[in-house]
This record gives sequence, structure tokens and C-alpha cells, in this order.
Amino acid sequence: MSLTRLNIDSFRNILSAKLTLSEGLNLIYGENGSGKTSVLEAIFFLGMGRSFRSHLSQRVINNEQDNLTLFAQLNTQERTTKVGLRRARNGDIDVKINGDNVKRLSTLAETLPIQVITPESFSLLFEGPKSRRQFIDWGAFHSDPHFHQAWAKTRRILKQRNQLLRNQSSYSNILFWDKELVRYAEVVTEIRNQYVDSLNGLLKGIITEFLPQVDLKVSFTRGWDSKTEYLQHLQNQYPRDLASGFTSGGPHKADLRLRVGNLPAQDALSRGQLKLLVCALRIAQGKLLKQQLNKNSIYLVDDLPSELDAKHRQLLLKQLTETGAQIFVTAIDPAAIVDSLSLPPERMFHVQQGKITVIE
Ligand SMILES: Nc1ncnc2c1ncn2[C@@H]1O[C@H](COP(=O)(O)OP(=O)(O)OP(=O)(O)O)[C@@H](O)[C@H]1O
Repeated sequence: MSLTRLNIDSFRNILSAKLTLSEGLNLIYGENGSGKTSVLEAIFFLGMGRSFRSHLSQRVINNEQDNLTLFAQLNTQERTTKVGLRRARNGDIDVKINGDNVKRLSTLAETLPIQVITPESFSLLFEGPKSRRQFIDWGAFHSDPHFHQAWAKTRRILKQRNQLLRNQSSYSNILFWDKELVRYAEVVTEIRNQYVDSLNGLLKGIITEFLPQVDLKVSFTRGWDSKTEYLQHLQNQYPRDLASGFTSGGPHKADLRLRVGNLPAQDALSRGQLKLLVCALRIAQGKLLKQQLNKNSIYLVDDLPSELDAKHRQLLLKQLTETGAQIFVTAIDPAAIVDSLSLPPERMFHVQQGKITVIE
């Protein structure tokens, strides 16, 4: 799976670009503020309907325009898919796949499995469990078609339950919802657990190459006491939940634990090593998707050279290219990437003040 064409209109400082892409490595280079990250962000926006940089989608629309439009042609072995997205400043969003309107944005995500590695990816390890949960859920979503609905139901019921708690409802009123909650929470937890298990196998090999001295342990915690059935847990916690107005334990508290020896990974590793760990996790996800569904991810790697020495830059590029995935990397100095590759990148783009030229 790869993007063969990408049209960007009115996205950040890119007014108009029509790009023919390589199915292998695409290098995007240019000065600070030229628009390199915006190209990656546009691809992500097309796949996810949102930005990886800003929660406010209207920020990505060019300041002088009212709408942005993105279009891509996606090739798999079997077919060509055309994906288009238009986002207006008033919040309206139109998504089309092969000319047909698409209602659920998850349809887009299924079509485009995108992996992002940015300098902010460290948040995967630092920013509490939410981003680690999102990491697991990226894989759970792609590896099991039941995940999306079960997780959406779980969140809906949790919201309902919290409302009842805030209304001081008796447990007999809440019990009905708890039984429903348990049904979906078990599906979510089982898929997540299996996913982390499968990932672990692949991760070991990658870590051995990237961080050979590091004794990394990755484990999944489901979000409530490991020895108690969820229904029992909810019942036990009811008085406390009633006082806080919030369901304290459950799949909304699941986490991925990353430990080196006896320490959390972020306390044991340097910044460069953390970057490699994040890359290893993302590469393992891509490899697993390929193994499970024969689907390639698309990698967006912003500012690849930063924090890495030449040897690790080389290793990372080698591992990324070995996934067989389409890769977009940005760098200020193209030599930092070109010199780390045995073959030149398949395509190079130079970005200057939002204008993109292909380097032949
Ligand atoms: N909505 C917008 N409309 C117009 N220009 C914008 C908008 N949002 C951001 N910009 C500008 O777009 C430019 C592109 O920024 P971008 O982050 O893509 O650059 P970059 O090449 O990745 O830079 P760096 O190397 O510093 O990370 C910035 O100069 C920014 O000020």
C-alpha cells in the first residue's frame, strides 16, 4: 500500500502542490519553517481527519483561505483508491473515497494505516498513559475489526455510568450498565492484550539491533486490579466512584509499561535512545500489520536526523526501509539522510516557503 499522488491545497503555508510520490523513500528537505512538517501533516490529516500537531483543525487551513483540500491516490496490489478530503473553516468536513461520500472517519483510517514519528513522539513515553493507550489502540484497531465498535461502546457506557454516579444513583440502577460495560470491556481488553503479546515477539529483534545493551520489558496493564473480575471490581469500587463521580478502573485506564531493568524507560534511557525506542515500537507495529493483514503502513518521520548519531541514523533508515513500507522523512540538510543510505532516496523534494519542487 502506498500513496502515488498527493495534491495539497491551502494547507498551512502550502497553497498548492501536486506531487508524484515514490512508493519507497521520499525525502523532504528545506529550511526551518519552509513547510516540510506540513507535508507530513497533510498526509496524516488525510488519513485521520485531524492533525498530529494541533487539536484545532482550523489552524491547518491556510490563513488566507476558507477551505483546505487534500487528495491522494492510493495503490495496493489489487486496486487503486482515490481519497479526497475538504475541510472548511466552519468545521464542515467532506470525505470521499472513490467519489463516494464517507460518513465515518474510521473508514479513512482503515484505508490509510499511518505511523508518525516526530520529535514529540517522546510523549508516547512521557505524557502519561493516554498516548501509550493510543499506541496500543492503533494496533488493536488495525488488527481486529471488532475493536473499533467495542471501544466506542465502552466509552459511551462509561460516560453514561459517570453521569449516573454524579446523580448519586443507587447501585441497583448502575448494575444494568455495569453488565453492559463488562461485556464490551472484555472484548477491548482481550484484543489489546493479544496485540501487545504479538508485538513483543517482533520488538525483541528490533531492540537487539537498535539498543543491544538495553534490557527492555514491555507489558500490558488492563486498567484495573489484575486479580479481580471487572464486574466485581466495579461493585467493590462503587462507594469510591460515587464520591468522585468517576469510574476509577477499567479499560480507559489501560497502559503499556515500558521498563528497562527496574526503571521506567524514560528514567533509564538517553533522549537519543528514547527516540530509537519509539522508532522500534512503531517499526514493530508496521511489521506486525504486514504479518497479520499483509498491509503496509505509511511512515511519516519528522526531522529524522535529530538526536541520532550517524550509526543510529543508518540503522533506523535500514530498519524502516526493510519494512517495505512507504516512507516520508524530513530533514533540514538532505545530506544527513543521503549519507546514511546505501542507495539514494527514490524521490527528493525541496520545500521553500511552502513551494515544493522535485529534485531530479
Ligand atoms: N494556517 C497557516 N497559514 C499559513 N501559514 C501557516 C499556517 N500555519 C503555519 N504556517 C506557517 O507554515 C510554515 C510551515 O511550518 P512547518 O512546521 O511545516 O515547517 P518545517 O519546514 O517543518 O519547519 P522546521 O524545520 O522548523 O520544523 C511556518 O512558517 C508557519 O508559520
